Amino acid sequence: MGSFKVQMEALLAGSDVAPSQWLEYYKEMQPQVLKNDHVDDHAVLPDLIRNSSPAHIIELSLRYESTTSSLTSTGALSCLSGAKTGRSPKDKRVVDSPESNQNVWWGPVNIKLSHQSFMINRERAIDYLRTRERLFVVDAFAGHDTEYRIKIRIICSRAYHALFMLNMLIPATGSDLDDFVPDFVIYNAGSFPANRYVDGMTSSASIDLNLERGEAVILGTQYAGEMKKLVLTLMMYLMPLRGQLCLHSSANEDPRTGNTTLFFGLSGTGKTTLSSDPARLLIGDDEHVWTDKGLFNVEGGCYAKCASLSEEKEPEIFHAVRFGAVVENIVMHAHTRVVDYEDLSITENTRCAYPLHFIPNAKAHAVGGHPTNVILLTCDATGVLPLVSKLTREQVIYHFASGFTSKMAGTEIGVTEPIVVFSSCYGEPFLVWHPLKYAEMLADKLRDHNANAWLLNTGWLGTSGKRCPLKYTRAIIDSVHSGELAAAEYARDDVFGLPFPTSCAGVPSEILTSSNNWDNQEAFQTARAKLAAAFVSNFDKKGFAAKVGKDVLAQAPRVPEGYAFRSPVLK
Ligand SMILES: Nc1ncnc2c1ncn2[C@@H]1O[C@H](COP(=O)(O)OP(=O)(O)O)[C@@H](O)[C@H]1O
Ligand SMILES: C=C(OP(=O)(O)O)C(=O)O
Ligand SMILES: [Mn+2]
Repeated sequence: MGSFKVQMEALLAGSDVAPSQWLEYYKEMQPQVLKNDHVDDHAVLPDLIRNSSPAHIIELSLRYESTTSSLTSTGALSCLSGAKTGRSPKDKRVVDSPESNQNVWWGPVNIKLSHQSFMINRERAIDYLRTRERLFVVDAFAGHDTEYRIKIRIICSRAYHALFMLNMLIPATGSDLDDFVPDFVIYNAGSFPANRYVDGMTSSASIDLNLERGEAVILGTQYAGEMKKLVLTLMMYLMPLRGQLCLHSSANEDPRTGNTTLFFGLSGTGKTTLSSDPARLLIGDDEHVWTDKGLFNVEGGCYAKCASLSEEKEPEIFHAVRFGAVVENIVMHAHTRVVDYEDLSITENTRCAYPLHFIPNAKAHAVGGHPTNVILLTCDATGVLPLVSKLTREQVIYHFASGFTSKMAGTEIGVTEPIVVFSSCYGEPFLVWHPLKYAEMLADKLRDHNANAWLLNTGWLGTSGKRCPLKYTRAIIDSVHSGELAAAEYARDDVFGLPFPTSCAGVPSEILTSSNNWDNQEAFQTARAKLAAAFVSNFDKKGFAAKVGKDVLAQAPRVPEGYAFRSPVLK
């Protein structure tokens, strides 16, 4: 079997053998056989720093990336990601190969890239990496369940990217590291731009996923979140192939009963914030797989938003910003090095990445049973939806497929204020298969395991211009977990058909009815009708209306007269 050294030497000497074929090749061949004439025999190859300690990586970052890295007052490594401070979904490409062609949901989320352009970008990235003095290699697992885990290698030039991925995945150690042959390799040459003249490039950033070869290339963006979301996208592809459901969700567990809760939600809706709960064990904050056995976290760490982070409101996350953690694009005081979480002058998407065990009450083995509750998080910027509603299984599928929320400023390049968005499965940018494949799998899971389901609105309270205070959202979640909320009295929103409780411990009753949060009732009716019409139009436009069963379609909001869209379903 090819050792680490043989694999890396062959790669840096210009081998284009795909990781998926390494085992076969390395059994017999020597590195020189795999070389091409593209690399000078006398070239000095970079030092390889593999799965090193935080202390070592931080030291190298401070020494060699001194213009973009420093230490905070609590010892966290603070780094700048350069021009790109959020994901670049428009620059993401998926290689059009015989395998992917059958399976991928092509369109704006998965834009096709030719094999040829991929190989050009791959070679460009490797050439850049090869000419560095030192390279960082992270060999790690994605997935806490050993039956389903995937071996991932990240090769990167920036120290901070290595520490980030060591925090975000489950680093291989001991004999796992000695025998490590990756299933998937990410070449992160984010400090070097893509060549805009390569066919298929539309900017100097490119994030290219090749499912067949088991490789991804990053050029022209150093935002660390691209790497973790590539892993999510990979799992979104691989897990359904094995009959398992991958979700953009967080999860936690009741320490007494072992009951678990899944929180689905697009970026900024509260997955990370709400899953860190002192009363519960954290399983994970972003990427989970719901298998035949229960839940497992794909990741080994969390990537929290830092905007307005405070000890008072989010103590667990606040204290996770310490030695070993990486903060990205934050601003701190020049002398005291105290982070100013209110300073969003670099980006609104300031972040911190830390290993799971930095959160008190995190589960070391991040797996759990089938969920007792699933909570669909939506951040409704229109102020229309009830703060919380209890969903039937058909309603879950309708809302999961719709994925209504608001895109928050910062997380994606170009988004500067909340925009109404329908992001299927609350994670459309990370889907590989058609959204309804995930929705159907979810419907089966809910049927088999009978979880309670909720739609929790963490967005704006009516026209107040403010998001629902975190303490109320947390009180609602506590009531879900205590069982009290299910036993409350319910009213029904007559446009959305959503049953919502009229009282909840720790929450002023009046705000549970969304019309109460509006001074002008006519404006409320209009806003609600518009949102209802947008739901119907989205379902239709994406072709879901024609594909889902009548029971699911019946959960669509009832668009009041005068707001109906030109929809074949409504006619
Ligand atoms: N009611 C609320 N519920 C959840 N988060 C809220 C709420 N109000 C404000 N926030 C803020 O919104 C952000 C939610 O982000 P995060 O939990 O990282 O979302 P995600 O993990 O889904 O991307 C945090 O910065 C949090 O402080
Ligand atoms: C890292 C991200 O995830 P989230 O905001 O869901 O935490 C992202 O969307 O770039
Ligand atoms: Mn998150």
